[in-house]
Amino acid sequence: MIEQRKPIAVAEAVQRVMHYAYQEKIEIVPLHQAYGRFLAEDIAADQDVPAFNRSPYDGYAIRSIDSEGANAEQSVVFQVVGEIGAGYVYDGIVDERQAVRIMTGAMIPQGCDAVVMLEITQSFEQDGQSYMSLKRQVQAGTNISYKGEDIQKGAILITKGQYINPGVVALLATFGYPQVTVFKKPIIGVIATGSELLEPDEALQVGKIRNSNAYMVMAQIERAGAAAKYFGQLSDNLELCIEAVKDALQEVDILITTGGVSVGDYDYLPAIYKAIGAEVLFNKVAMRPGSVTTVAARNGQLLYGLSGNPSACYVGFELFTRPIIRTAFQNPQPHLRREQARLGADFPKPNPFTRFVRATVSFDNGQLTAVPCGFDKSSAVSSLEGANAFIVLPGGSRGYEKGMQVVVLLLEDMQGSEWPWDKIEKSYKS
Ligand SMILES: Nc1nc2c(c(=O)[nH]1)N[C@H]1C(S)=C(S)[C@@H](COP(=O)(O)OP(=O)(O)OC[C@H]3O[C@@H](n4cnc5c(N)ncnc54)[C@H](O)[C@@H]3O)O[C@H]1N2
Ligand code: MOO
Ligand SMILES: [Mg+2]
Repeated sequence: MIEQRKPIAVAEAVQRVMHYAYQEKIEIVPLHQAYGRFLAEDIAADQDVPAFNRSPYDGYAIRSIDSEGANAEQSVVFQVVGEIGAGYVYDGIVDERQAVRIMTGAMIPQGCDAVVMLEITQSFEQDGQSYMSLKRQVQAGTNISYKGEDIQKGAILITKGQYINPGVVALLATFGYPQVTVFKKPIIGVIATGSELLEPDEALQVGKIRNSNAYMVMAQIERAGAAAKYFGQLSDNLELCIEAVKDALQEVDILITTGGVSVGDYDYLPAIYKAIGAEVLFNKVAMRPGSVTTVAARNGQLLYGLSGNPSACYVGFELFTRPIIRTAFQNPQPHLRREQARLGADFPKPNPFTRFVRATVSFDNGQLTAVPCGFDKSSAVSSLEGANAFIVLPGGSRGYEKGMQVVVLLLEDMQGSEWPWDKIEKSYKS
């Protein structure tokens, strides 16, 4: 008898998967390898930045009081008693009508409370002594970068679970972290199934196709921040597949297979799950593409049975695997970022299931516009290259028209969202 599968709502399916959140682990990496990872500790400022009052300009450090009375007609002359570049400290005391030639970044000498820019001064030599004259009165505090003006000691700067972007790297360097504690990348195994599959280096044969899913999914795994481990492609042979899946599970945190999850004679994933004692969390989701997406669990380990159809496989990964990866980094916003956009083209095909249309979003006069990027079948491979978002079209009996407001989920974004699945309602109005 043909198995009848009961589709569940996308949000329900995501929830079921999220109960199996992968147990995070940490590791220490050198700072120059920290970019793109997720921080595993809070970082607090153990010092002020800057740590001392410093000059923001090249010029002269003076006591502002000595500039009193200086104006266009009358200049005040200072004796230049020293010179300091960034990294050096003037260790004398600056006295009345004395100035120290100072460079950007150098510490303000004791006694000085202002810096005058080189451009508003005139320098001259007399009797072997350097002088500077000034035709402007300056206030105390002029051109001083104060200790702690950027960051104050004790401030929590970056928190556990935060994505390490170049700015975070700068902070880590500033506060002396040559090694950074980050969350370990979960290892995600990938197996492609199907007797029709050829590897990319093989010549096409009649009736066969090249395996694009495995490589696409490995790239998606890396984009999500995890590490991919490829176990190759398997022909549709049940015994062989059972052994391969069992073996792979020993070496990975999570296992993804592509293909073989529907009801075809050679769709062996349901039988494989049964044979290895994995509990199926769901095997039909009310979505297109990717309705056959199946997720199973065995001893706390998740097995993703993604569809063989490339677009369905891609969508299944982004909705159900990506958030688990981000949870392994204790990232508080593990799901795809949700935004509102204007539909940039008609989408006339109705469907009872929620659609995830591969789309290009761009800014159009300050407003996000989402345009479907091509051939929309689940089997499509061409509509993935231009996709930086999914347009989420709730199921219904009518299509959608250009100009309507739609929900989009962003694929290339690092911010993510906490839970994008609430209130995605049917709306035929713009
Ligand atoms: N009678 C039914 N037939 C199908 C149903 C259904 O409900 N009843 N569902 C359809 C839907 S929806 C999808 S999606 C596919 C899912 O198929 P499977 O996940 O079982 O995948 P396969 O049968 O192995 O392959 C489907 C398709 O994808 C190609 N493929 C497979 N692996 C790769 C790969 N690594 N790289 C590129 N392309 C791949 C494969 O050649 C097939 O063309 O089932 C529908 N059928
Ligand atoms: O699982 Mo299918 O993608 O709905 O065409
Ligand atoms: Mg099939």
